[in-house]
Amino acid sequence: MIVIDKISKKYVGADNYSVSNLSLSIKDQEIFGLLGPNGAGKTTLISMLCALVKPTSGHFTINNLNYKQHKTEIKKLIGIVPQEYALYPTLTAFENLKYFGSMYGLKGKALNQKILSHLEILGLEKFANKKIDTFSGGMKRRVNLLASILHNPKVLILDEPTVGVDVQSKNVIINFLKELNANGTTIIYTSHHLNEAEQFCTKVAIIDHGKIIIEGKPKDLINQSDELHNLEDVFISLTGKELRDYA
Ligand SMILES: Nc1ncnc2c1ncn2[C@@H]1O[C@H](COP(=O)(O)OP(=O)(O)OP(=O)(O)O)[C@@H](O)[C@H]1O
Repeated sequence: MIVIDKISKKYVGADNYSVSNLSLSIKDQEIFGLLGPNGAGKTTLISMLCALVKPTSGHFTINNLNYKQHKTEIKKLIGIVPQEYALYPTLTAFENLKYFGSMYGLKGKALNQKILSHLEILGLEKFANKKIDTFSGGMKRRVNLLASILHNPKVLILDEPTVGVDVQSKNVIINFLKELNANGTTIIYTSHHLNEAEQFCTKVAIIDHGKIIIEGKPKDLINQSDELHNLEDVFISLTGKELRDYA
């Protein structure tokens, strides 16, 4: 279980808080969607959970481990799929995954076997020995995902894992995540695809201006009013229609 208690983040030099006094609990084996307009604070929140960004105040625990005292244990528990590809373009898919596996202390035949079987599940077995810089966006997203799950994390945190991919790649990614979840992995992911989140997530939180404005099961949020027909209606009713451009 993940328990976030009044966490805030104000970046150095920023005028405003990117995440403000936010509390949230995520149960084991949930598929939890963090939704919100551009600049709402989704990436900042998950970056704090991944220890990539230091909270200004507040704290959180993952499986009862406090993030301040148990950084190393928490790092072993979680897998991180960043929005930007974390892959080496001049190495092959197999070489990249060998490298990421070795960072978690995995090696030898067991690692090779695991990489090959996962590449097969994600439809990439034919491309194992091709360099990443020859891959399409959807193929890179799938390898990026594999790089973060070789150590069997209990909690997988993904920042927009299906952004910029075609429908076919998206289906393969979502089905793979569902399979991981069915085998015990808690999934936390950010997305702008509200249709996808409505189908995929067991629970969602809509974030705006660094705060949670609503959370619950997608169906329960939609059933609050006869005027709401889907998660996009819920989202627009709470966050409005104005553009959220920032620079
Ligand atoms: N490194 C940083 N330094 C200063 N401000 C930042 C930094 N990273 C993010 N911000 C600001 O924090 C706010 C929240 O940004 P964040 O990236 O967390 O939002 P988001 O919900 O993930 O947005 P998007 O959907 O566009 O990815 C924005 O106002 C952004 O400009």
